[in-house]
Amino acid sequence: MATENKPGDEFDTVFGQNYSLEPSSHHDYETVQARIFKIIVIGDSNVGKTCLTYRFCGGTFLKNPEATIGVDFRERTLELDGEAIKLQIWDTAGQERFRKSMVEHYYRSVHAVIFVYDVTSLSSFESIPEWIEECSRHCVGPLVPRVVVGNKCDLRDRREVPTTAAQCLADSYNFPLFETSAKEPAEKEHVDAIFLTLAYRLKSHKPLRLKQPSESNVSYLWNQREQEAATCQC
Ligand SMILES: Nc1nc2c(ncn2[C@@H]2O[C@H](COP(=O)(O)OP(=O)(O)OP(=O)(O)O)[C@@H](O)[C@H]2O)c(=O)[nH]1
Ligand SMILES: [Mg+2]
Repeated sequence: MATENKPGDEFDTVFGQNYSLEPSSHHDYETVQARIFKIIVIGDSNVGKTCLTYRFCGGTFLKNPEATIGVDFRERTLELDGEAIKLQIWDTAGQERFRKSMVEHYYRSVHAVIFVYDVTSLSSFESIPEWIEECSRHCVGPLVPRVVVGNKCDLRDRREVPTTAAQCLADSYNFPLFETSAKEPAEKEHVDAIFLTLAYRLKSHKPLRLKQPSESNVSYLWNQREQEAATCQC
């Protein structure tokens, strides 16, 4: 896979995963106390799920991605209002043959879901209700934040899905809609905004600090009842 990343960029690839070095300037990374949230990215094959997640975690557009097999993991640690929040992004496969054995794993203990379609592919948009239905079938609770994302907005002449239709669909589920492009550099902050919106929503679920181990990897644990309400019960 060719990428725009160069040696010395702030993201290293370790075993195929991207690790953000943030927050780096004023924290010892080893001792950062981060709550971890699992976000899954779902949608038809070729809509740009891998490119969107790579843009968010790696900062660049991933050239020549291959179809995802099973799932790729990426993560990025953010500092929101002084708190370290680690987003663990599950970039799932759109092709049925590459995903069927993994579906149960995708939805288990998920904290947020991103449904992606391609604005130049009406069929990928028409699949969104099926993806939402699959998510519901896996008992993802009503408190789990979900957003709909129309990708590839840079291909203006090839658009097949009008914003009005997409907004109508998103409104019918009461999910926020984002239209963006993983490719267009000017959209980088807009891509970040999608994940930040979810991160702030998740952060607002207040954790209960159950214990503070003596060693450095202090963990924040969810209030058990909140976690049960906010994640899959299967
Ligand atoms: N023009 C344009 N092309 C994009 C954009 N995002 C992704 N692509 C292209 O769309 C194709 C598919 O991108 P992927 O990110 O691999 O799609 P995917 O949804 O992960 O596909 P699966 O892994 O098979 O589910 C690639 O050729 C990308 O270069 C975008 O915002 N604009
Ligand atoms: Mg992919």
